[in-house]
Amino acid sequence: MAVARILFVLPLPEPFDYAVPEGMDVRVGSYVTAPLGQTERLGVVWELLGDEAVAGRTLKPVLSVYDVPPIRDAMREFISWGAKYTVSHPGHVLGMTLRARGGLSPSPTETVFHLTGQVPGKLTDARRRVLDAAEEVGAVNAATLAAAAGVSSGVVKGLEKAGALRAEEMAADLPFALPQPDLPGATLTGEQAEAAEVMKASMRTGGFAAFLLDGVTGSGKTEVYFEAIAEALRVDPEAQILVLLPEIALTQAILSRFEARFGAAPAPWHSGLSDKERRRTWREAAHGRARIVIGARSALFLPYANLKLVIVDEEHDGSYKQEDGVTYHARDMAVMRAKLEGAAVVLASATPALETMVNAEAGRYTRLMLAARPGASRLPDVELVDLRRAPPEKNHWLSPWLIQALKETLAAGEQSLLFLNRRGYAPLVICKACGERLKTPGTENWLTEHRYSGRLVCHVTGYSIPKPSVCPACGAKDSLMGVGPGVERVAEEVRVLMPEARIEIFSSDTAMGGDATRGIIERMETGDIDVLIGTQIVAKGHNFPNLTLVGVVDADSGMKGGDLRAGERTYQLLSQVAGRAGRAERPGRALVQTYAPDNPAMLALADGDRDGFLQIERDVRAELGLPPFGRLAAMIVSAPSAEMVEEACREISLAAPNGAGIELFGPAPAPITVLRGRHRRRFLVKSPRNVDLSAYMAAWMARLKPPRPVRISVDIDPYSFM
Ligand SMILES: Nc1ncnc2c1ncn2[C@@H]1O[C@H](COP(=O)(O)OP(=O)(O)OP(=O)(O)O)[C@@H](O)[C@H]1O
Ligand SMILES: [Zn+2]
Repeated sequence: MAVARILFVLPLPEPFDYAVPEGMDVRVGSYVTAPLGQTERLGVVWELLGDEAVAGRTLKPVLSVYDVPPIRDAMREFISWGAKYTVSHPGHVLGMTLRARGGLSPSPTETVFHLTGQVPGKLTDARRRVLDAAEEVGAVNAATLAAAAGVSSGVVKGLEKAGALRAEEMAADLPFALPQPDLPGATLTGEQAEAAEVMKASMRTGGFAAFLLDGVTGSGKTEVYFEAIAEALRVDPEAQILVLLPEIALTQAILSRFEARFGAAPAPWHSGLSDKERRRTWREAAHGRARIVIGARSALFLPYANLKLVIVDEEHDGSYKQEDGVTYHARDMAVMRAKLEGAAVVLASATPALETMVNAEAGRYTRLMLAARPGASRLPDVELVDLRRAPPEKNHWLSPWLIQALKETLAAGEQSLLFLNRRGYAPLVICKACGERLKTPGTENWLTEHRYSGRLVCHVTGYSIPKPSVCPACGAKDSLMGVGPGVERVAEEVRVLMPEARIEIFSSDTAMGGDATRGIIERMETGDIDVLIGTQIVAKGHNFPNLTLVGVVDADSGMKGGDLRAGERTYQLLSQVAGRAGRAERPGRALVQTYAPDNPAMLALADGDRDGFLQIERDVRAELGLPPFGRLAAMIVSAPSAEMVEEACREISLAAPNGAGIELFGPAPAPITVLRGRHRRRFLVKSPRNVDLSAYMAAWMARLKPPRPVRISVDIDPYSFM
């Protein structure tokens, strides 16, 4: 009788041993259930030992095995490595790969209805509508068909009795259509073809390879990696390809582009999926039947059966960093996963992260360059608007130069985009009578005024109240005043300046849900919007041919807060936004409003000198020993009260191990000092590159026995800090 070491989806330090009953087909990597305590738990066989391992022990038996291909060795290694690297329990990381348990079982079936072609004797209006709907939507279940026809499901049943519809049992989750690599793609330009050829050659050779696809905005990076995907499928028709995108860029537009190129919609994976869609993608990926999966960062943890290529689009994007629970950076993890799977990985960006550039320069990634936009399209001219010299009027936010440009663009019948990364009307509300700044109770977070909904909202915690009519501090009436601009306020300003313009706001408040978003994108495409005012949701992935002016309302807003990547991130975001302009025949321009026109990030934007800017950033970080030239880790401590968290921090400080080259800072208040009622502090640890900082943090954690309400978590290579 063999022994299975089972890793459970629980925060346990190691696997447990179980007996494999005779005749049960259990392999390394099998998904199984086994008894743990009083319950039956899901786990994965991490190791199989021979009969001798039983050696007189009484072991509980494995209860059942799922009919899903076992997790591959590469994936098990990935989980183990990921747990070590992020200083988490392997069971916790395993749990991240099992976010759709319904996918472990075959698809449930449902009854669907087909037209028989027979016309029922009695053809009421309701019946006719159902038959018309069935013609249009095809074979679906009774509820869906009835909803499509706007009748009760009784009508559908009646038509079945009358012989006009025929019932059939079918899988509820259908497989994904197979992509066809040989449909025609774009005719590539010389430099595009060259870049594509290097990646295609690598697909033919097979094995691990890493590429940086470094191309200016609109240079055709997507078209180029399409060719790498097509080649992967030609070489191995069962190859699986993972395309990672920042969640915000996962729009219908990009899905449609995949569908147009490969004749089949890719399998999606993101936070907006229903349970049914989620289990379908999980199951099809695990069985190797979903060939192209396009998803947000967590798609990296799907159990692919035959992964050959991973694309990380917009690889510099900050949203690849997962900040909750197991903190990881999906770009770095994607490279590791590809290495373990023997697959190729392509990091694509117009503004690669400094880390990635350094890796490319060190020869760890092959750099492929796209310097130009294809055809007549060229990069927009970027001009800085020095707000010290051309300030807006009091309580206004647009400088005369930008207003002039907006009016010219409107007169030319072209579109403008105003970018301001602040939702709502005003980011701060103060009382004119007593000076009170309205905050979320128990925190230092300001409340943002939203006129659209009439509420004050905390963008950190989600706390929200209707806007009060009296000041909560002094009781003065009508004394509350919004300070500073949000997109709603800028829209108000533009409406007054250009009453004839058609203006819309594009932010997560106005475009919740796919329909509203699609509506705005369509109206931009059809020219029904003259001025679009948006948050970072507009920055990525959109192609609006008639958009020729981009105005950045407050280029300095992202520079505050002492974050080591603030300059880099500002540069990336603003060049991304500017890159929305002039994507078709008409040339575009971008006006960037700033009070700091001498800041290196602003100068580089104006000169289009990305590499010069990165060089400056690089020198600063090398000098200070910051990533990627040194390592950072954070330890975040939280507790229900400030006293308790401070007491815990004293103990934690004392327990910190000594290590060569290790520098310890803190405890300091975490960037979000109070979150969901918990007070937070953080330690920051810095080490030289050659130190295994994960191991150091794990050793430190192992010495800590905090009292129950205190929580401690580790963030390797943190991205947000004071
Ligand atoms: N060789 C080509 N022939 C015709 N059209 C092309 C070609 N290359 C790119 N395009 C078109 O140019 C536009 C920009 O291309 P694409 O979206 O691939 O660029 P990108 O570099 O991925 O852009 P971004 O930096 O905004 O992500 C798209 O509409 C695309 O279809
Ligand atoms: Zn007051």
